[in-house]
Amino acid sequence: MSYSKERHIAELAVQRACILTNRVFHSRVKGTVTKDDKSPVTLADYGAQALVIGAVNKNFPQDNIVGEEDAEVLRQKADVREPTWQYVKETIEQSQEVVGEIGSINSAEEMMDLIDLGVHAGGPTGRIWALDPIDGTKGFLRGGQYAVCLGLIVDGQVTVGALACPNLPVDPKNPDGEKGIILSAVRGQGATLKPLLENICADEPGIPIKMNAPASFADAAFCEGVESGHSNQGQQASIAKKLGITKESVRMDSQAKYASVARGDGDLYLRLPTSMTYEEKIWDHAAGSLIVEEAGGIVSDVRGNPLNFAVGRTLKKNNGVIAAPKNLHAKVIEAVKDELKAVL
Ligand SMILES: Nc1ncnc2c1ncn2[C@@H]1O[C@H](COP(=O)(O)O)[C@@H](O)[C@H]1OP(=O)(O)O
Ligand SMILES: [Mg+2]
Repeated sequence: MSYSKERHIAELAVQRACILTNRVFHSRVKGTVTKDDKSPVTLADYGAQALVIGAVNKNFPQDNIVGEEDAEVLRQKADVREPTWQYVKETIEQSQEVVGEIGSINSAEEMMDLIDLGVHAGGPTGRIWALDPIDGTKGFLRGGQYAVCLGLIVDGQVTVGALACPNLPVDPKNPDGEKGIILSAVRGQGATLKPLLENICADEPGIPIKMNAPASFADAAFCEGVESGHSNQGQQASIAKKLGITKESVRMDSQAKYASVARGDGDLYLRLPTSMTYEEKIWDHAAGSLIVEEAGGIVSDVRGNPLNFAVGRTLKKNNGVIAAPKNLHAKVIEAVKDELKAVL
């Protein structure tokens, strides 16, 4: 199968969601709510989830969806539901040219029902879309990096991925220039990149991307998270030292790290667990990991095992994530195993 329709719809869906996230960012009303796990969620998370699931459900109504958010808060609180619905409505009005392909949403009730289609349990068989409507909500709120991430898992294997990163520069050599890129990939067909335009333009072909292949660690740079609670930065620094990496690491929130490594802004992405009991979520890695693999890299857990997307909503068979160029991956795993020997 070519999966060209899936890729096209995924690209359109994440692009439209970014119109909404951008509107919310530039408005006073972001409606930040703190979830039970203490992480923030905003109107933009809910609105983006509704828009993306609307697009997936219109085109592939038989498919299952694993989405990060649910509509419980919206059903209980009119002061969260109503502004979210306003943003969704305005975004659809602003993107009429794609309504024929990715659909409309006609009421707040329908919006909440779409959000709640993301409840699937995941698993080893069938077609399952994994959606993070805003990965890196903290980055989004601080005007830093965030991503709208959508992956299609087919019989346990990530097969299609689309990643919209509204705050990554189009030209990495000009970090203050135009911002916003969209990356996508189909397994076996490579990864591409194109600018994330204000007016949705999915017919524009993407440019194929390839990861850097630094000859040695002396030329390599790490990409890692901003939040010290999400990965063990002390151990990551110690691994850098062991490997002889001297370049300063680039820190950013969200799957923008996968995007950066895939297009060669950085070389390695290290996400060492802060706790061996934390289970990474499939929506935090599906799209990004495929894009790095299709750009020529290897993505694994800290033991060097492939990420297992077939066991539910989380990656419960894995700990941490390592993304590296093919020629360096084994050496990184060696250093990681040595650093983590007390817990592995
Ligand atoms: N203890 C943790 N270890 C790893 N990732 C975490 C942890 N707690 C939250 N996350 C997730 O990390 C992702 C952001 O990662 P990054 O630091 O790379 O930007 C978010 O999806 C966040 O989930 P959540 O959405 O529940 O906050
Ligand atoms: Mg996330």
